[in-house]
Amino acid sequence: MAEKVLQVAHLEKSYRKKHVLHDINFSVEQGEVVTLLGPSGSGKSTLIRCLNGLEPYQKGTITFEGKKIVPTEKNWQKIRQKIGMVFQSYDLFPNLTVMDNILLGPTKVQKQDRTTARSEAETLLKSVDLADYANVYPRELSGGQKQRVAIVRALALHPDFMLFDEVTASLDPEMVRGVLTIIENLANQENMTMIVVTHEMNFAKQIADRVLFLQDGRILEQTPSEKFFTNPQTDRAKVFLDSMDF
Ligand SMILES: Nc1ncnc2c1ncn2[C@@H]1O[C@H](COP(=O)(O)OP(=O)(O)OP(=O)(O)O)[C@@H](O)[C@H]1O
Repeated sequence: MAEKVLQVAHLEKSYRKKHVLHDINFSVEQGEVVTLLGPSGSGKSTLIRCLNGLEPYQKGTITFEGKKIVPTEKNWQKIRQKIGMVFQSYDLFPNLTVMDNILLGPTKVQKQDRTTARSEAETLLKSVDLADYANVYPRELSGGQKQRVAIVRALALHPDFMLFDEVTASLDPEMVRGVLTIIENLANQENMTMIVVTHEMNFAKQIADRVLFLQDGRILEQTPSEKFFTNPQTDRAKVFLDSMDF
């Protein structure tokens, strides 16, 4: 059986009195691509943020590579470096060049050798068609280019696992394909383990091994991708898919 990289058991999350995630249970295997789908407000971003320690949770456990992760504990920062995350907003530092944005984490946080890190960053930039952009500032980039830099910045930390939260949601339509292709290549060529939140249904269908369908903070379905898109098990998922343009 494939190794389980991430295991989530009985996770409960509230924002003050608002209970947002209810008894979330799932695991992700090495090399698996899981897409998290569900209507707006169903809790997708909250779940992703809990996995990356950006949100505290009240009950349950998250185990990553065999270690329980508790954001308040000291070992968390080290574990977290193994989990790369890219958001809808690119969050690049405006006063740093593309290269310095990428090198900040590897050199300052991980103490990687600067020359090696730079050479790796150049290779990564080339792989996303941005070889000539190392010395420009984020304001000189299009949205799609910024998002590709954000992906490179996450990869430069050598993650074992990637979380993508609606990374194309704020891009112009012609920029979307380039970013999705990079994620597809990561999955197919690098065999990266990942969880992807997306509203791009064709992309989800193409990339996902498995779909987790969330509704009102509960996982209604955990279904292999081909089955989910052709024969969803719940009426709610059928309605959701019918409302999507794909
Ligand atoms: N910081 C917060 N404080 C209070 N409530 C929040 C907060 N963030 C999210 N929520 C609530 O939690 C629920 C889940 O929100 P979340 O953003 O996780 O959903 P989502 O599925 O990612 O939605 P979308 O697809 O629109 O991004 C919603 O009811 C939302 O209003």
